[in-house]
Amino acid sequence: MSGTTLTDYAPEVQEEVARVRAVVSDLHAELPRWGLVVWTAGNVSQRVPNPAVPDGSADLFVIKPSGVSYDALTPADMVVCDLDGALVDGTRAPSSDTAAHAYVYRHLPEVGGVVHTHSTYATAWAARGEEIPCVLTMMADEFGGPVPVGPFAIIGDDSIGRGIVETLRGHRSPAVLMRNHGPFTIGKDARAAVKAAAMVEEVARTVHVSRQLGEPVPIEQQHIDSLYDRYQNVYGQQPATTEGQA
Ligand SMILES: O=C(CO)[C@@H](O)[C@H](O)COP(=O)(O)O
Repeated sequence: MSGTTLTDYAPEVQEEVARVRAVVSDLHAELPRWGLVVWTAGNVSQRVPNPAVPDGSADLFVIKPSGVSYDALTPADMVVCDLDGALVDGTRAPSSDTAAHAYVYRHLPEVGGVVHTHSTYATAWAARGEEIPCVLTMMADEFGGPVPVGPFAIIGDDSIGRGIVETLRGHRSPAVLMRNHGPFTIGKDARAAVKAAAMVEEVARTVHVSRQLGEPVPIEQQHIDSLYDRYQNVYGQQPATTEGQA
């Protein structure tokens, strides 16, 4: 416990925590829906900004409790932590990856959501410690290049978070394959990070299948750059018409 409780935060932060609890709870249902997890082996979190401290150091985040079936998760089960990973609100033990999520939020202020899964194909690449080469337009779109590999890291302390940050800082990819472990993804919010988790599994599977047929053909850097630019800035519904956007 951090020593502070949610009632120490401004009413607007408490209201946002209530909203984000529902968002994070609902997004956990997307992990089995997209075939990204077995049993309880994955977690989603989202940052809750604290406008009273503009440098972000007093932000909170909402994450799932450890080892609870996705079917049973409710907004009330979600756990609220500060950016040191200390419990601020919740009745259950937080996810075992809480320290990793906290480290990412502490060191990458632009990140609003973090996801971890053990999805099969992405984890198979992580087990080999091999980056996924950029051989699909879909990869150029979402990842802007190859999906990188992060270092081997022990579970439960800052090590995973350090590996994620040192690999993804300044990188276009919102996904890192932590060696011998699995994918961690980041995004502007939890929904974007869940999308990246689904996309990294899809491209890991497709490039693996392609490898069974021969050597996949790389995409030239200039084409990667222009595909990435189009997908990030033009694809889909632009801000004035975002309703229904996936
Ligand atoms: O990688 C690990 C632990 O090996 C975790 O990602 C678990 O697979 C999910 O843990 P909880 O979020 O349920 O604690």
